Amino acid sequence: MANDELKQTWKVPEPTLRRLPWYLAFVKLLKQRGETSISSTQIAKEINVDASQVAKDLSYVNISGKTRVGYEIDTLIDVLEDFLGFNSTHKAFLFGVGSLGAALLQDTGLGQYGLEIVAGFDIREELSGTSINGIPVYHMSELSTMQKRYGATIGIITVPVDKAQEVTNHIITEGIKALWNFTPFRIRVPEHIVVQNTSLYAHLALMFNRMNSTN
Ligand SMILES: NC(=O)c1ccc[n+]([C@@H]2O[C@H](COP(=O)([O-])OP(=O)(O)OC[C@H]3O[C@@H](n4cnc5c(N)ncnc54)[C@H](O)[C@@H]3O)[C@@H](O)[C@H]2O)c1
Repeated sequence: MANDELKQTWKVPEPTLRRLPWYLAFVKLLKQRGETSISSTQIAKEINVDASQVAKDLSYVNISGKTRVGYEIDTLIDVLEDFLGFNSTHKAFLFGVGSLGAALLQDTGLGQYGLEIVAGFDIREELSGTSINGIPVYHMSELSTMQKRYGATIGIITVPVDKAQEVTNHIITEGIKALWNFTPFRIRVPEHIVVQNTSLYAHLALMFNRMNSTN
C-alpha cells in the first residue's frame, strides 16, 4: 500500500471501520441469494443504520456514488474487502496455545478475513512439534528461527494475563508490528506498534447490563 493510501485509511473513523464489515457480510449474503445490485438505502434498512450514515461510511471507500441506482454487488464486495485488508494475507503468530489459543488455531474463518496464522508458540515442551488444524506449534525458544522462516508481522496474544507484557516485549524485538491482545492486561508498547484489544467478556457484561435494565 502506498504511503498516501495508508494515511487515508488512518483517517477513517473507528465506528465506520466497525460498520463496514457488517455491510460486507450483508452484501455477501445478497450475492448468495442471486442479487446483483443494492442501494445504500437498502443496506441502511437491513443493518438498521441511518441511510446518510451508510452513504457517509461508503464515501471513505473508493466506490463511485451511484447511491440511488445502487452499487453493483460484485464490485462493492471487492472494493470493501480490499479496503478492509481482507483480500491481502497478513501472517500471524499465536502466542499461548492453551484453551483460547488452540480454539483460535481451529478457526478456519480467520483466513477469509486476511489473517493467516502460520504458527503457534508456547512454553510447554509437550506441545512443540505438534500441530492444530495443520498449523505447527513451536517452543517459544524457536521464535527467532521461525521468524526468519515465516516473517510474521502480527502477534496474537493468548498467554496468561501475568505473562502478557513479558511476551509482548519479547515478540516486538522479533519484528512483530501489530498485536491482537486477548488478555485482559493493558499492554504497553512503543508508538509504532499497533494494538487491538479484544474481549468476549466485555460484550457479556454489556449484554447482562442491558438484560437487567429491560427487566
Ligand atoms: N479476550 C477474551 O475474550 C478471552 C477469552 C478467554 C481467555 N482470555 C484470556 O486469554 C488468555 C489465555 O486464556 P486460556 O484460558 O487459553 O489460558 P490457558 O492457561 O489455557 O492457556 C495459556 C497458554 O499460554 C502458555 N504460556 C504461558 N506462558 C507463556 C509464555 N511466556 N510464552 C508463550 N506461552 C505461554 C501456557 O503454557 C498455556 O498453554 C488469558 O489471558 C485469558 O484471560 C481472553
